[in-house]
Amino acid sequence: MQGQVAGDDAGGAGSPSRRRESSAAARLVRGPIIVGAGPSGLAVAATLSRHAVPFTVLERSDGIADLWTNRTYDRLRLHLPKVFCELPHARFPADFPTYPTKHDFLRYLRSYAARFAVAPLFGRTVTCARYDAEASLWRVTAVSSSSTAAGGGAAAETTTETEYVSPWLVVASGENAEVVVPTVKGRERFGGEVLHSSTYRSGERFKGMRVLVVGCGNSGMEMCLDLCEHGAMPFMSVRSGVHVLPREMFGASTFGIAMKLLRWLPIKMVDRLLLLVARMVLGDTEKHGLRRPKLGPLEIKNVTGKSPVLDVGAWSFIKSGNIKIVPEVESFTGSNGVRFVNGDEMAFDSVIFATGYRSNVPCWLKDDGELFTEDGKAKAEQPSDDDRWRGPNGLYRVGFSGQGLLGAGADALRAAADIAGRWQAEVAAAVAGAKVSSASV
Ligand SMILES: Cc1cc2nc3c(=O)[nH]c(=O)nc-3n(C[C@H](O)[C@H](O)[C@H](O)COP(=O)(O)OP(=O)(O)OC[C@H]3O[C@@H](n4cnc5c(N)ncnc54)[C@H](O)[C@@H]3O)c2cc1C
Ligand SMILES: NC(=O)C1=CN([C@@H]2O[C@H](COP(=O)(O)OP(=O)(O)OC[C@H]3O[C@@H](n4cnc5c(N)ncnc54)[C@H](OP(=O)(O)O)[C@@H]3O)[C@@H](O)[C@H]2O)C=CC1
Ligand SMILES: O=C(O)C(=O)Cc1c[nH]c2ccccc12
Repeated sequence: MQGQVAGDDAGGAGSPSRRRESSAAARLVRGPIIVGAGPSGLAVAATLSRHAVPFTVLERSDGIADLWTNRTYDRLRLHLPKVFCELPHARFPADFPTYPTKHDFLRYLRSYAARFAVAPLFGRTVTCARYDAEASLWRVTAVSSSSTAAGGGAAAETTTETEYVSPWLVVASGENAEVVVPTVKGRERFGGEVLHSSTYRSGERFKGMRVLVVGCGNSGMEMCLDLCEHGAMPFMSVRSGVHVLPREMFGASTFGIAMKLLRWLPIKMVDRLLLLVARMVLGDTEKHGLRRPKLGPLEIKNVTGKSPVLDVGAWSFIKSGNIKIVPEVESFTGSNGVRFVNGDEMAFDSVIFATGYRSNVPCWLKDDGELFTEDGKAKAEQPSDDDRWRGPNGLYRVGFSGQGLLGAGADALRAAADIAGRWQAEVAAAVAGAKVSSASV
C-alpha cells in the first residue's frame, strides 16, 4: 500500500505541521537506479538509453545539474576547453566559445537530457542504499517532501519515503555534493555576512567592502577577481598554498598541452615543463604568498584530488596588490575582527568561505563494496588507479575519478556498457524461459 502514515512530527501552533509517510510497497524498477542527475548521472542514463536499457534517476533537487544551476557564481565558465568537457554521444554546438559559460553548459545539458529522453524523478533525496544479499537486489530509500496549504491556512509539509529496488545501483551523486565550511572560533561574534562560495553570485553587492575570502582554489581565486572587478577589496586567506598555472600557454590551453605531453612523457616530467612555463609567464608565485605544493600540479591532482588553479585574471591582481594574501584564519575576534595564525588582526565587512566541497556517499551508501573511502572519495589501490568504476553486486561509481567532466564521461560509458550487457543477458534468459513455458503449454 502506498501513502501509509508512518509517523507524525508535532508542529507548534502557527508552524507548518510535518507528516512523514512511507510507501509500504517497494518499487521494483526496470533497469538500474542512478543516484544524481548531474553530468555523470545524465551521461550514464543517455548511454543506457542508446543501449535501449530502461533506468530510474533519483535527484534530490527540482531540476538537472543542481551544482551548475544553483550553486555556482554568475561569471563561471568551464576552465578546460570545450572538447574536454563534452559528455558522451553529443558535441557542444559549433557556435559555443572555447570556454563555454555556465549558461551555455546548462543549455547543453538540458538539450542532452531531452535528446536522450532522460526524465529524472526530482525532489527525491536518497537517504539509504543497502544491498539485500538474499534477494540479490539494492534497496534504495528516497525521501521527498511536498508542501500543501492545510484547511486552517497553515502549510503542512509531508515527507514521503519510498523504497526503490533494482539489481543495479549507479552512484553519481558527485564529488561536490555538500559544502565544506570549517568551524572557526568566535564565529558567533562576527556581525558581518558570512557565506560559502556556493551561494556567491557576483561582487556587485560588495562594492567598497573589505571581504575576506578563505581558500585559494579556483573558486577563491575567481571570486577575488570578481570582487576586484566590482570595486570591492578582497583579501585571500591561504593555508597551504596551491599551483597556479596560466589557463593558456603559447596560445593553446594548458590542459590540452598537458594531455598531449602525457602521451609521451611521464607525469613528473610534464609537471616540470608546466611549472617552467608557468614561471616564465607568471613569475615566482611564492614571492607573493602563494607557496607551491611539493608534488607537481598534475601529480597532486591525481594523488590528492587538489586542483591546480587555472588563472583567468586573478594573478595579475595579486601581483598588483589589489588582491591581498593573508595567512590562515585563527579566530573571529569581534563584530568585524578576524585574527590570523601569525597573530595579526584585521577588520572585514564580510567573509566568504571558498573552502570547497565533499561527497555525501558515506551518509547513505551502506554497502560500498570497497569503492569508496570513509570520506566518500574514490578508493584507489594505486594513486593512479582510476579504474575501479565497478564494485561487487551490481554497484557502479561514476564521476569520482577526480578528472572532471572528462573522467565522468569515461566512467559513464564503461558502467552503462557493463549494465547493458547484463540487462540484455537477463532479457534473453527471460525470452528463452517464456519460449520454453509456452512450448510446454
Ligand atoms: C564551481 C565548479 C566549477 C567546475 N568546473 C569544471 C570544469 O570546467 N570542467 C570540469 O571538467 N569539471 C568542473 N568541475 C567539476 C564538477 O565536479 C563537474 O563539472 C561535474 O559537475 C561533475 O558532475 P557529477 O554529475 O559527477 O556531479 P554533480 O554535478 O555534483 O551532480 C550530482 C547530482 O547528484 C545530486 N545528489 C547528490 N546527493 C544526492 C542524494 N543523496 N540523493 C539524490 N540526489 C543527490 C545533486 O543534487 C546533483 O544534481 C567544477 C566544479 C565546481 C564546483
Ligand atoms: N572555472 C572552473 O572550471 C572552476 C572549477 N572549480 C572546480 O571546483 C572544485 C572545487 O573548487 P573550490 O571550491 O575552489 O574548492 P577546492 O577544494 O579546490 O579549494 C578549497 C580551498 O579552501 C582551503 N580550505 C579548505 N578547508 C580549509 C580550512 N579548514 N581552513 C582554511 N582553508 C581551507 C583549501 O586549502 P588547503 O589546500 O590548505 O586545504 C583550498 O585552498 C575544484 O575541482 C575546482 O577545480 C571551481 C571553480 C571554478
Ligand atoms: O576543475 C577541476 O578541478 C576538474 O576536475 C577538471 C580537471 C581535471 N583534471 C585536471 C587537471 C588539471 C586541472 C583541471 C583538471
